[in-house]
Amino acid sequence: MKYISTRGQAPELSFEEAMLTGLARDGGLYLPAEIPVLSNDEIAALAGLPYEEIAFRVMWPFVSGSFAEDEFKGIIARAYEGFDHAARAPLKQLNENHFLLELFHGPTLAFKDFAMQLIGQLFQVALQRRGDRVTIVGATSGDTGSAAIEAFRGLDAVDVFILFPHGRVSEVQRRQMTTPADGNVHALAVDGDFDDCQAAVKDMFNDFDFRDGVRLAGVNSINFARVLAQVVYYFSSAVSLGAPHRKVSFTVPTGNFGDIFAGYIAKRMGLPIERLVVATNQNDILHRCLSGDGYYKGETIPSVSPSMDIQVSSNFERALYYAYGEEGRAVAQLMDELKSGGFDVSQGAMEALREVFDSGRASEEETLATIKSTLARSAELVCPHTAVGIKVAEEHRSAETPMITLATAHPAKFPAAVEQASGVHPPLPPRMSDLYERSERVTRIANDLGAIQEHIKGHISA
Ligand SMILES: Cc1ncc(COP(=O)(O)O)c(C=O)c1O
Ligand SMILES: N[C@@H](CCOP(=O)(O)O)C(=O)O
Repeated sequence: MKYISTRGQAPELSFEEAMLTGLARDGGLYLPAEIPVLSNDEIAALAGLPYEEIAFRVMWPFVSGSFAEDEFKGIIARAYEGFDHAARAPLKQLNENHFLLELFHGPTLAFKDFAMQLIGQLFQVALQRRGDRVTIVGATSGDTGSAAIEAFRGLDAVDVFILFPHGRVSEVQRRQMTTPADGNVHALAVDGDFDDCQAAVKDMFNDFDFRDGVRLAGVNSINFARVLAQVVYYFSSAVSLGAPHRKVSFTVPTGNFGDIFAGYIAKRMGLPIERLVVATNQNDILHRCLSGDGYYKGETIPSVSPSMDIQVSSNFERALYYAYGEEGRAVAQLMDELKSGGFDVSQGAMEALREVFDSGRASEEETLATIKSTLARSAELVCPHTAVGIKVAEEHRSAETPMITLATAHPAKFPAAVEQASGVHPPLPPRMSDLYERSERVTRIANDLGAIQEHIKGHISA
């Protein structure tokens, strides 16, 4: 399997090369040159299998030239052995045809662990084989950073620098990033918002002297391996509700468009997904765009679902690539226009997007009210991001097709918002109960590319 850039001007790479490369050298995002398709029989055969076996069968066609079969099975086994739930991604029924897919039973209590635990293992095997080392720089609105630090801490071949927006992540998220004592992980609190952090990461990839000098690698959803790992739970949940003999729909709380794009890949692989519903908070660029208003940046407003406080959704570029008929030049042109504020989506591309995606938005009041009503009606305490999803899903679900909403984080990561909405304080799992006593290590830094690059150069181990 070869990997190509959304902007059409970068070298084609193998899975392993694309994974270690991060952003393509033309500024685009890597995608498989062809999306493998599973037959109905192959999908039906997934029902009842352990999560790890489903993961192997779904991901193998994407990675097969880069890893041996047994090696990849071992990687998957190690990635998910630390999860707190035997099913890894259990499904709970909320009401007659609305289900919650719980994705927060990993080490850092958010869906990011599914991909990050896997790519931690993949990087380790690939770097050891090559005798190489890398510097990972990541941007986070809270969950990617904590999952990355957990997955890579203590590894000799990797230094990790995580940029997060100062004052705009929850205290639990911040402490998950600032309390690990391992010398190879570094939390940087940037005076800016998530979009500033993400822009800085992409600028570092586009600065080839810096990129090559520090051997830069990325673990944001820039990295296709992140998206791939997230495709698996669309399959595991859909087959448990009767796919491929029965269609399902998904609602996905969305910020950087990585998780829902994984659903798009699952659909292209043959999973009978009827609708993919984008659920945004008040930072609603994706909902505005899918409603026909063009893709125009607004100001990022802090919300009770801070992980989704994003205005430039990195992976939307991948969806646009397909909507524009796999035409890299068209995508490059749109991304140029984005630099000066935004762009209108062509009629043909809008039709292609609307064939697959619906969208909705939840205000702050609606998010808090949904936390409260979900507890009252279904006895489930949900995080604010999940609440955004539930609210939008209820507006889009039909009587005929089961709706699965992705529960993307544990409520205990956002105790203030959850308590404000429900009056209930969600406790951390016992293994994290001393999180508030651990000492923190963090560098506050200006939103200045040069200053961030200097800091990184001064702190890498080799
Ligand atoms: C808890 C939570 N929910 C939802 C999202 C949105 O996911 P994505 O950025 O893949 O759209 C994020 C951040 O990515 C998150 O951390
Ligand atoms: N919500 C994310 C933002 C980064 O998204 P990614 O999927 O591209 O890593 C976070 O929690 O950091």
